[in-house]
Amino acid sequence: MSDQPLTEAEIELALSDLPGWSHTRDKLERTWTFGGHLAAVAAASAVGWIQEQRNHHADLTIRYNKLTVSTSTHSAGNKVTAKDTELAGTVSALLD
Ligand SMILES: C[C@H](O)[C@H](O)[C@H]1CNC2=NC(N)=NC(=O)C2=N1
Repeated sequence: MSDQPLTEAEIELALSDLPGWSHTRDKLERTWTFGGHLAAVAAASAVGWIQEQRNHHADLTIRYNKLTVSTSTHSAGNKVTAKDTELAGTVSALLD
């Protein structure tokens, strides 16, 4: 998969297929809210397995019952690439 940064138009197009995700500060980001803390921790663990398979690792932040997934591509100068839009779609399919 390409490590080239996506253009703003390409990111907007990708976001139309990624409900709940936003593009802020050169990252794709989405927060999920769960029934409790352990559900958020379990979700983060599942996302971790997906990330290891891809060798592409979003930042995962847990705040009690919320999990925020925030992804950019370091090797593209911390910009959004197809690796991020693909990861976002896969994480959404898992957690929604
Ligand atoms: C060497 C290895 O391919 C890189 O460090 C991988 C690992 N995980 C990564 N994760 C993210 N989010 N961006 C990267 O550029 C990246 N690169």
